[in-house]
Amino acid sequence: MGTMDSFVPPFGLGKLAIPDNLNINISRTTVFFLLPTALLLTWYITTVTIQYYRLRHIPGPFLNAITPLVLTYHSLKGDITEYTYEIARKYGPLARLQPNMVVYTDPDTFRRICSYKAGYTKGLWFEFSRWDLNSYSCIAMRDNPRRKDRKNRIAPAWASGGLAKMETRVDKTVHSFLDLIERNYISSEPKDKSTAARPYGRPMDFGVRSMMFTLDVATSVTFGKAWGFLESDSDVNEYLSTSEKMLPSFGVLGSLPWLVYVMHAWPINLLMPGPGDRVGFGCLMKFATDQVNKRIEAINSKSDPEKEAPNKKDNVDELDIIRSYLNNGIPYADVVQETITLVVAGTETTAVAFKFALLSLLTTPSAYNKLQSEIDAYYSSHPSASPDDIVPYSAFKATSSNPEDISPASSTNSFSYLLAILRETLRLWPPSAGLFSKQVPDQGDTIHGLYLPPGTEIGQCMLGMGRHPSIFGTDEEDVKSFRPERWSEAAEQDRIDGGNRFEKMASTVELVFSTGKYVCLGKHVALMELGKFFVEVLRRYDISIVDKITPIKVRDPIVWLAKDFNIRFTRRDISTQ
Ligand code: HEM
Repeated sequence: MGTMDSFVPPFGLGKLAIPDNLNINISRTTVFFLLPTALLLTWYITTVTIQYYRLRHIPGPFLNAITPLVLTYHSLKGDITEYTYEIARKYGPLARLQPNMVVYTDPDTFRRICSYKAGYTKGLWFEFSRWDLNSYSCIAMRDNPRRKDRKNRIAPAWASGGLAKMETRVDKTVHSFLDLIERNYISSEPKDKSTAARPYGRPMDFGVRSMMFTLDVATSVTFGKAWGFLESDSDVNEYLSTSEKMLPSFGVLGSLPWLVYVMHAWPINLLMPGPGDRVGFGCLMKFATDQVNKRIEAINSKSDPEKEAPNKKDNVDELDIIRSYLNNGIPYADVVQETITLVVAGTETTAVAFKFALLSLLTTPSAYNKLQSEIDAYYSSHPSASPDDIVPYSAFKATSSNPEDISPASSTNSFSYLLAILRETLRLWPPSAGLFSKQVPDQGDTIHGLYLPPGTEIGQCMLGMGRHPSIFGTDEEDVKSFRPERWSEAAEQDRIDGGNRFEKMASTVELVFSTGKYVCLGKHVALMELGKFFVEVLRRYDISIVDKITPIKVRDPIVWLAKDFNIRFTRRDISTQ
């Protein structure tokens, strides 16, 4: 039994008298720690209880309703997309994923949330796409009127004129990839043994090379000049290796978005990437800043090519996205953010589609052969095409009158099977599988009969949308398989009974690029890259998997990262095409 003296508590609370007769055997130090801990615990329990009660009517696991850490755990474990899908399937159509987050899988809810009319704003989830808390890119803007204004300012660069310039850059990157195969990765008899790849027949890790491809496209589309990953066949500025290390932390931020403010606060912000870094993401920041500065200097100087030759349309290096953004009144610091966002938004996403499309083809020989026949038939019917030509986007692009419609099959499209493969890939492995949460507006909302109070975060489960048996197939097993034929079957069925299955399937898959006020600006660039790549690579080469037992290693902290996807290329005879 001991007595305690009075002691001075922290925070200037004055002298706290502890009565001599209080029969507690604790030290002063313990009290110092116990008091704040008890206060913190009380605050935490109250908050959790309030949050729990706010959405207690939404079905979901109890643990998810009281802590956001379940999602953090699955992000670190690397199975976050599958986990979210399981929750949505088990507890849906609207399930509780976190204390203040619900998730849904139906396309109609998706469309409504993304419409201007519904009044939803972007959720906290998007905070992690801010590299600098003092400036904004459109994707990170959460205030509706401001982001509408910004989108109107950035959209012109992506209209048809801009897209045509981007196509020349995509073509150049496809050529760089073909050169890379010939230089380093060809397994057939070398054309010229003196310059043949060394070591001869080396496999290519397509997990890494697909990222290099999309990075070269994104940097050349954004800055007018590729960083040259494919040309050097190396990890320029160690961008890939540092991004790979950073991605798991993005996963954690996706589940605990408020951590972004902690990360940007001193002294933790000193650990964040910055333009002074010699490697990684900081290099992209520096490059983006330099490129924007260069355009501003050009605008201010007499040698501004646009002032001297305003009609010189083919000057693709100068009349570019950055110029357009500056001309449209976007502030300097925000233009820098927009360009960084373009590189980030356009690379990992498109690379996911590349990897899973190729994996699906290599593990489905019937689809692989059918696609190659379609490509050969196209070139046989275009005898004037030279072996160096790259298929134009117009050969496989949307033919519908709706400009938002990415690629409906039509009887005149020579590449309907290619489109079926791309759709099937995006359906099964949506590259935008993250939650991309939005916030319920001030008046609240009711979804599937369940009331959502204002401020509730609502996340999308793209995996669930792409695997809806009622939209895509007969049963759960069928919708899980990669079966490009389902698209021609649906079109045929519609022709017989006048239904609209095909349209419903196509418009659901299209949602991987979002819709309404959030629609992806780069979707045509992404489709261009994918279509051109598969046509031109499979036209010239046969591809095989090296490791037949484990063809690919996938981890999913927030987006599917795949590596050790080793493939071999052997040359095809295209002289007879
Ligand atoms: C298969 C590849 C791609 C997919 C699945 C995809 C998906 C998406 C999605 C879902 C969004 C909307 C996010 C939201 O606000 O809810 C988005 C936005 C955006 N994407 Fe893509 N994207 C792809 C490729 C690209 C490419 C290649 C570029 C550019 C080169 C790009 C640039 C952008 C930009 C700038 C935005 C922001 C638009 C805005 O803020 O309103 N994306 N993308």
